[in-house]
Amino acid sequence: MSIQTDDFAEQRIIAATPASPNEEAIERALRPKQLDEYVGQEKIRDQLQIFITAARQRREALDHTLLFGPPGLGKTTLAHIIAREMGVNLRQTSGPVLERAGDLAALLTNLEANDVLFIDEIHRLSPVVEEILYPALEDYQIDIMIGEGPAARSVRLDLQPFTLVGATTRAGMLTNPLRDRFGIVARLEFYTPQQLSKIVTRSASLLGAPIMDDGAFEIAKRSRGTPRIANRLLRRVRDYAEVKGNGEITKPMADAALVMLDVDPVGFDIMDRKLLEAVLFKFGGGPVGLDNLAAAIGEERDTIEDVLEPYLIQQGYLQRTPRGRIATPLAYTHFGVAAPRTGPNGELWGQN
Ligand SMILES: Nc1ncnc2c1ncn2[C@@H]1O[C@H](COP(=O)(O)OP(=O)(O)OP(=O)(O)O)[C@@H](O)[C@H]1O
Ligand SMILES: [Mg+2]
Repeated sequence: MSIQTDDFAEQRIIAATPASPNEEAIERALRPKQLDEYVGQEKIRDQLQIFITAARQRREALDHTLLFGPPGLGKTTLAHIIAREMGVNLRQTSGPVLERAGDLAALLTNLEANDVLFIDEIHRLSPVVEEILYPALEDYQIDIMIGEGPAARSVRLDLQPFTLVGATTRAGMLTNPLRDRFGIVARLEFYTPQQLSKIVTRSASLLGAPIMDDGAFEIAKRSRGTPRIANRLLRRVRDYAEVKGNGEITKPMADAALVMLDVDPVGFDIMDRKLLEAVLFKFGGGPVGLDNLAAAIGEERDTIEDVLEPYLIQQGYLQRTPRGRIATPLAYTHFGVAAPRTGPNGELWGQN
């Protein structure tokens, strides 16, 4: 079977980005609508609960809010929940879509008092659009140019108070002036298997799929800490259980389905393994620079940084150092290989 590597990232069963418009529709259906249905991220939830209640009591707009974290952890979901809990409309757009200053001006001038403007991929705003955004965020005003050439003049427009909710997988790529304008900054964390188990159970009940606790937990454990992946694996396991069994999702059913899907016991798929294997066996455990790694596994730098690496780092299989990526003893163990006695910096890794 030959699958082109570029396409493969899209097809990964555990890719963290939605695979198709159809999947997006399913995601919308599974999306929690209120803060108390939103599983995990307790700190963010507790804070938002307070800030939203306070803003509502004062009949003010919520402070501008930045949500950041790896794909599929619930940023879009949270943006919708914020608008709903505030009792306001949500207008949605994304950084790359807003090409001209006028695009943003049109959106801003149509907002009603305290509405939420959700800008996804906010790190990809063009500089001219960002320029318009600053005074809008600070003083609820924008300056727009009318006419061209010598007759052009700038007109100041007042806006309704509003909340910008920005989402990004890359907080580091935001300009400082933009980042400074967010009063609330929330960093989403990977979910624990227990939290994902709750999400899987909830989704199964929405899909009308019978599931045992240990079946849900098996899926949860192998979902890379990511609700989007958990929901996707659930749907595939449900198919399997319906065809190979009586439809009930048990632990053995989940396990068999996930083996078939090439998702290993810790939730790594073929791309994760390819990356770790490259670091371990092609680059002697590292350090290896991002470009070399990208070339070795035929993957984009961005995909490695945004999608593949964060989970491997969080789980302690990979480390990011100034000299490049290095594999940890855990990575060696995962592939059944003895780790060297010393790490790449001469540090003692002990007897292995
Ligand atoms: N805390 C949560 N509780 C329950 N379900 C969740 C939670 N977070 C996310 N989900 C589910 O995971 C799916 C993906 O979430 P969402 O689209 O909000 O991710 P995202 O962070 O916006 O991803 P991207 O970076 O790709 O835009 C949603 O359909 C939702 O059902
Ligand atoms: Mg999103």
